[in-house]
Amino acid sequence: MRMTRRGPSRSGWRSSRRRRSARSSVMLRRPRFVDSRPREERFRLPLLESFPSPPLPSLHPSSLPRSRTCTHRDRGRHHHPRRASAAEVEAAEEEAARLARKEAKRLKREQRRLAAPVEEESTLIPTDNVDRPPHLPSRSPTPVVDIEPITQEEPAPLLRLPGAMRPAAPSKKTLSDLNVHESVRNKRVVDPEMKVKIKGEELGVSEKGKKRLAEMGITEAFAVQTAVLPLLLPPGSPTYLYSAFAPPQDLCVSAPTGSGKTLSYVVPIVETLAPRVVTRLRALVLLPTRDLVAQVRETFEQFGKGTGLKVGTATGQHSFAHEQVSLVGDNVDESIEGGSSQIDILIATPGRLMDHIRATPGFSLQHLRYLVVDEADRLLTQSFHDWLPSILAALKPSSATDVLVERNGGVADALAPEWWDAKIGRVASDLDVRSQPSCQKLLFSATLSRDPAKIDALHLHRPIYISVEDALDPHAEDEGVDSELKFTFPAQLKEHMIFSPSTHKPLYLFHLLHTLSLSSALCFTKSVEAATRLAKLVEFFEQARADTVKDGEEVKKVVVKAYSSELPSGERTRILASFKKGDIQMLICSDLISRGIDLPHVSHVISYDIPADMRKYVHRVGRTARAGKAGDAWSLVEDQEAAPFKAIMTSAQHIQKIARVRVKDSLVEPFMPAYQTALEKLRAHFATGQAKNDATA
Ligand SMILES: Nc1ncnc2c1ncn2[C@@H]1O[C@H](COP(=O)(O)OP(=O)(O)OP(=O)(O)O)[C@@H](O)[C@H]1O
Repeated sequence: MRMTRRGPSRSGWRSSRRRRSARSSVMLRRPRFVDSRPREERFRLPLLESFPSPPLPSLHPSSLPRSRTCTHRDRGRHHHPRRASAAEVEAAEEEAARLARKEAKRLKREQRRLAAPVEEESTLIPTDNVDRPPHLPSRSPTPVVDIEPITQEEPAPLLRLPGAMRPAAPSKKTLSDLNVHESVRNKRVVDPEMKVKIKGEELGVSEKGKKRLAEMGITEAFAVQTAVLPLLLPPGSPTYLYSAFAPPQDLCVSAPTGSGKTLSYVVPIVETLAPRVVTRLRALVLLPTRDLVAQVRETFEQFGKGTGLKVGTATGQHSFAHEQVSLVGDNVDESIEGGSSQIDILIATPGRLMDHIRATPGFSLQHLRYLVVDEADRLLTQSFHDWLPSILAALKPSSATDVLVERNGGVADALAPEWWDAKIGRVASDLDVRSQPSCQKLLFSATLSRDPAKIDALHLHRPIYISVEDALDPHAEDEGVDSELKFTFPAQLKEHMIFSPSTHKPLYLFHLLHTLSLSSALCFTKSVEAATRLAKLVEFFEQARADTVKDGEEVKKVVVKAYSSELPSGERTRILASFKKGDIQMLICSDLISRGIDLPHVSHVISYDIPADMRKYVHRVGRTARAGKAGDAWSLVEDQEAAPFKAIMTSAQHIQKIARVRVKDSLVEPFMPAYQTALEKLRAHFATGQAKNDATA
């Protein structure tokens, strides 16, 4: 068969040929085939696209031999299908027929498969050959299956697997709880209104103890006492001085200011130690300030009257030698095992206690039955030469504390079982059971830390956390409340705030002094210096006011005094005594006495400068509304203090509890002339150095 090349047009073909002859002699030399078939047959192209799948090999020009396709130029210019040769057409027709046969066979096979009965169905659905209950309709013996093209068959639905789910975000409370000690999470909440009559048996107080409480005017136990006393004095069972093989659980107690925390540890300590025979140091109470040490000592002496228990203090108020003698006597007998002690109960500030641990021969903590940390949150934030690890080590000696042990005549005493196996005073045997410390740790505060790190540092033994708080308080368990702290306030406390331009602040103070008829108030400033200055201003103001009053009119001056750590201790005692007697109506002070000090008759607390944080606010306002009495707290908030004050109160969710009071200008205007005079006097006072003379006098 002879084949000729045909192009798309004669003229195009010719010109193309001319150009190609010049370029490629190789192609021209190839043998030429001449197709002898009629023209219409020669030009008939197979309808390749009409065959079913699978598709034939691609006829893209690039996949065909060059000599049988159009020229490059034609291919680039005209997108027409190429013409196949007769041999190609034949081969393609054969291939197409073969594929069509194959496809037909496949379809038949598929039809047969679909026509066959479904095996699973036959096993599950009873056929007519099986006994069927009469109520069931009979089934056709051979299921009729319509043959559908395979492409139309719906695929069986796949099992739905659970999709990936985003876990629910933990609540704010859960998150904040993560940062809270476990004992705090499982705290025992005590209703502040809870009261129990002392004369009952449920508190575990002895008859003698009840009598002493009655003499002190106490007939009912306050909420914190109802919770703590039965734990430390289990009713009906004796209390042991030492119980090394059944160590007592430690306590963390959080209760509002003035709620009676002191008696809740004083009563059990005195009750437990009273039957002791030998004097040993068995209770140590740590407090942050001398004033508090003196106050707690007073409570111990009042309740311990007649028990013979000896109470001592170590605060640095007396000389070190004097304190040493009061603790261990003046003739320390080194042969006494476990050190010697003149006292049963020691109340101390941590710094001074550390001095005695280091430098007082015969002074030892190995017999301690109680370690009380009062105002615990404040003490735990103070380092005081690492007082906490040193004291904990002195309770239970280890190799790390050998130095301390030796210096303090650290000979193990049979009364201090936890020391037995730490010392080499005897040969250990298989019968020796390692003992646990029987020293019980008791932590108290109005703002007790919930921080796990701080609590862990105390190495508490299965601590119980008691919180006196109003369970119905809508904010008690609010989400988002600071995780570390939760503040509870005395129920009878009323809080107010006055926003004021800085120039008017003293006027608002005078207004409160006179319109509220303050008789027993504490006024807090940001520093000792500010307290001294303000006290002087009020003094001058009162004088100027009295001077302007007409003859014959009786004028009662408000007596105000500054009370600060800079005053000599004798002077402070005198001022406090006058204040208690009512000779001084207002004490102006820094935050020195904002903690713990018990001045039961304080009716008003004024924050002249805003407190630095919420803890300070809690302790300031807690100087009033004590022991169930009513009390008022006022905050004078200067313009520039407004934002930080609101931020502190809002973050503790307390702002809504403080009533905002607006004072009309007309109410303070009458104080203006006396205020002007007082300011001038104050300037002169500081200019002439009179202030210095006052300070040194
Ligand atoms: N059961 C009671 N009945 C009557 N008065 C009590 C009772 N318990 C304690 N008080 C009195 O309540 C006052 C406050 O007690 P206390 O100083 O122990 O409070 P506090 O909780 O330690 O306060 P703060 O946190 O401010 O130190 C004291 O004057 C105390 O005598």
